[in-house]
Amino acid sequence: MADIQPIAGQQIWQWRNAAIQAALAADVPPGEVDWLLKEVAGLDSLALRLQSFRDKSIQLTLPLEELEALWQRRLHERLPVQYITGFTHWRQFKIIVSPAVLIPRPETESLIDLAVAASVESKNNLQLGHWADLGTGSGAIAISLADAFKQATIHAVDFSQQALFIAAANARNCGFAERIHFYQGSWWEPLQSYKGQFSGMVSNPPYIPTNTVSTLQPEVVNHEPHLALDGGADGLNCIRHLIATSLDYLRPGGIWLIEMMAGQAPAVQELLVQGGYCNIQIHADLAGIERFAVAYRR
Ligand SMILES: C[S@@+](CC[C@H](N)C(=O)[O-])C[C@H]1O[C@@H](n2cnc3c(N)ncnc32)[C@H](O)[C@@H]1O
Repeated sequence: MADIQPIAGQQIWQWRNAAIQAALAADVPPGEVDWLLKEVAGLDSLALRLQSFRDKSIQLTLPLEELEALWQRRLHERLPVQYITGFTHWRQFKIIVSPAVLIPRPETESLIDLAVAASVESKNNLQLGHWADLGTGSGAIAISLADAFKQATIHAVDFSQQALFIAAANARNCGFAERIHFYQGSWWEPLQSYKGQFSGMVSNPPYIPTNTVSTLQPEVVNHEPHLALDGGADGLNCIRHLIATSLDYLRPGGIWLIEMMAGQAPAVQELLVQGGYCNIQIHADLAGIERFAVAYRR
């Protein structure tokens, strides 16, 4: 950034107008232009709304030509804007993302509130001890668990080593490097020495049926890792595995909590009943769609 010269706000204003027109023509949300300018030009919502930056000199984090090239990729390759800036905002954290990790979604934020509510409800001191984030991706869930459960140790697992590099960087940036341990491997497999000790497990596993993956928006199917999306023929492979294996790892009364796809709740509930879990609850997202399942080890 040191050798990038500040440029006239008027130039940014012209770029912004053209980018908004191009977004409208390409059916990309025009608000993403301002999202991008907040990140690369340090402008806030008010300055963008009042266009007060036009008379100022603006320091960009990258040359304007590079910004334009990235915006063209957004329009024509449908590259998600979060992969352009390299960040997303999730709960109160600024999270690094790259195409090695799923961009954490706003609806997934509810998992943390549900984990906190379940731990309070159980009255078993579940805020303490060991918590697992299985399929951590960017590490967003692990970081938020570390923040919510200040005396717990968080164990975050992913099959993707590239995802774990990003998750570890996020843990460092957010100040939780000491409290989160990262492991490469499949689901519980790297955590065998902690059997029976987990106060809780949180996971947002891949749950899209294989045949549906190719029908998702190009931003998702062409850029986000398929390892993060594909849940097998009916979308439930990973959830079935987590139901079958987690009782060995949870302590008595321990919490099992996942996100799932719309329409999967009845099947997940039935699998949990058959699996021997108790106090099974299905929770809706903010749009009223059943997207989360909570259960407990007896
Ligand atoms: C839907 S993404 C969720 C990422 C992140 N937790 C979030 O909510 O944004 C699912 C994650 O599970 C990981 N994953 C897929 N198969 C796995 C396995 N067998 N063991 C561990 N992680 C796996 C993927 O790499 C991906 O990071």
